[in-house]
Amino acid sequence: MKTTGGSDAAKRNAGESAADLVTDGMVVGLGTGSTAAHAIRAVGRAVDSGLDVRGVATSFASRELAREAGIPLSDLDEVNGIDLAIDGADQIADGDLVKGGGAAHAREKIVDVAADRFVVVADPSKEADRLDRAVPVEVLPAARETVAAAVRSAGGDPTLRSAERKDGPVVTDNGNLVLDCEFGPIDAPSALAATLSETPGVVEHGLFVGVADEVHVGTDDGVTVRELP
Ligand SMILES: O=C[C@H](O)[C@H](O)[C@H](O)COP(=O)(O)O
Repeated sequence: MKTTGGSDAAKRNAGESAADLVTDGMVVGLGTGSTAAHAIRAVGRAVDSGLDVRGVATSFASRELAREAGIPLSDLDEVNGIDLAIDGADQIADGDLVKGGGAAHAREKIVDVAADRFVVVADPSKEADRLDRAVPVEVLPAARETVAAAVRSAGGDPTLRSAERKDGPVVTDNGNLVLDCEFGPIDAPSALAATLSETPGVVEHGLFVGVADEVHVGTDDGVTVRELP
């Protein structure tokens, strides 16, 4: 699994702290990325020890990992709601997030928003005063140019994400493309999120505004838990 940012120990402390919130009978949203992976492995170990849960994966990668970890899985349309979702982030400011570094943000947003409680797991490198990371925007392939033009009109600079290990672009789990859109510091995340959501051809963007309930930031020595208003 691709890793970014801080140390693996910090990510593990965050992931394991969030996994401790999982209790018997829960349906758990399983996020994507190197930090959420630690939570998935910890839930898997708890399942091994007798915990009775079902997982809903947010990507092909998280489903594979959860299978390996022995977590029973269901699709989102087979469960009656999600009790808790645990997911990583590429950047966090004032509780708002940029996600989608692994191009999984469309399914992540469905699961994270559906959850009664959404816990973000991160290392300190993800924290910022203001969001300023490029915003990943998943687009229908046919809408790549029209969405890029709309992003430019909104003051952004879109770049088609290309794959590292094959010629050509990244194709998401949903068969779409990703435009990484630089907007510089984002002063009004809600307004930008609304603009992107309203653009025809946008499947989903990586701004998660006002969605998270709690942030677990791991360090090499421990974890800080912050509840969000
Ligand atoms: O598409 C990927 C996701 O939004 C990840 O949750 C995000 O990129 C954070 O991943 P990591 O924990 O590896 O930094």
